[in-house]
Amino acid sequence: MENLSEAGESIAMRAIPVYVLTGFLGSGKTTLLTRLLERLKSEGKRPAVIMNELGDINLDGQLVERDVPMAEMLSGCICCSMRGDLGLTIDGLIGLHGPDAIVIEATGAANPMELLDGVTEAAMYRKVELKSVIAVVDGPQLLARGRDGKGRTFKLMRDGIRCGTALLLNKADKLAPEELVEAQQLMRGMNAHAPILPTVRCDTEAWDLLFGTSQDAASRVPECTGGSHVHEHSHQHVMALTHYWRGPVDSEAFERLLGELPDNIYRAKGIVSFSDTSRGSRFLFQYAYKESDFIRIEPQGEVLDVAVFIGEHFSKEELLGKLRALEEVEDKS
Ligand SMILES: Nc1nc2c(ncn2[C@@H]2O[C@H](COP(=O)(O)OP(=O)(O)OP(=O)(O)O)[C@@H](O)[C@H]2O)c(=O)[nH]1
Repeated sequence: MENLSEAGESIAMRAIPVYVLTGFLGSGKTTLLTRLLERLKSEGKRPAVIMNELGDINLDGQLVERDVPMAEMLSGCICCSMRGDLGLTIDGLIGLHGPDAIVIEATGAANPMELLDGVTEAAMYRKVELKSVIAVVDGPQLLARGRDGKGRTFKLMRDGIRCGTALLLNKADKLAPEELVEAQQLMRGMNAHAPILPTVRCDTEAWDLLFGTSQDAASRVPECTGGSHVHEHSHQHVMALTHYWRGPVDSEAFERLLGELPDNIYRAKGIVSFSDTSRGSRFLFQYAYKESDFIRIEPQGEVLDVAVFIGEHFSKEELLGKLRALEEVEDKS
């Protein structure tokens, strides 16, 4: 008989990976997108693309080959006005085309923390998992704008760099060796952890770093909210654990688990089915800074039971162990 925990694992592993590309105007996002798509296809995958443009025409989309399904989110930035739409767009794309990887090209102004929210929202409907946030940096622009350290464009570039799980220092062909070092130092000051890959036309073989080497590293997004205290915050990491429930769990035991979450897990949300019938069946739950809230739902269409936990530097294994323990009680009864 199939081992249940392995079955759970393989279900979790079938989550569709989501990769987010950020970078300021003209940095090389579309150049990278075409390379990523080629790579995914050469691995036998069927990727789909979501392109977000502030304007209402998607010119970059023309560069994506016709056989790649594409959804366009035009006239707004995903992370602000279109945040709710991102979950729906992901859902729609999966429903229509059944891709096994999704690449999102965001506008240069998008805040990946907000994108993460959109992706976790989609995780309630579909098995998706944010794997990496790749920031493409225009090397010469960074140096030109970084020397005075001010200006809106520089701030946007800095925020993008701060939020990446992998950083491409692109247009390296236009930098002298000492400038390349200067640019790397500047980026390291903004993001202490993400690998920095100097590239020309986004050409790199470091696929593991781009796609995320493991579930753990990949779903980790460095602290990218907050203003100027990058050095004080650079050790902090925002991370997310996405868990698809194997079945219903006991409501009191689940509430106890939420009540005992450590301080560094500050948000959780998802859909859970309860086994104790007195409480009804399915609930949308929200947890934020020690407060939890349950709303009974009767979803139309198919909605998966999933729990997403967001926090800083918490042990995924420990939390996963607790979630599995809840499921095991049910398996035995
Ligand atoms: N010299 C040089 N040019 C590059 C490099 N990478 C990209 N380019 C060029 O820079 C321009 C912008 O590249 P894109 O990939 O369209 O950049 P993008 O970030 O998608 O641009 P937007 O859609 O405007 O935000 C193109 O003309 C590329 O050919 C590089 O490493 N070196």
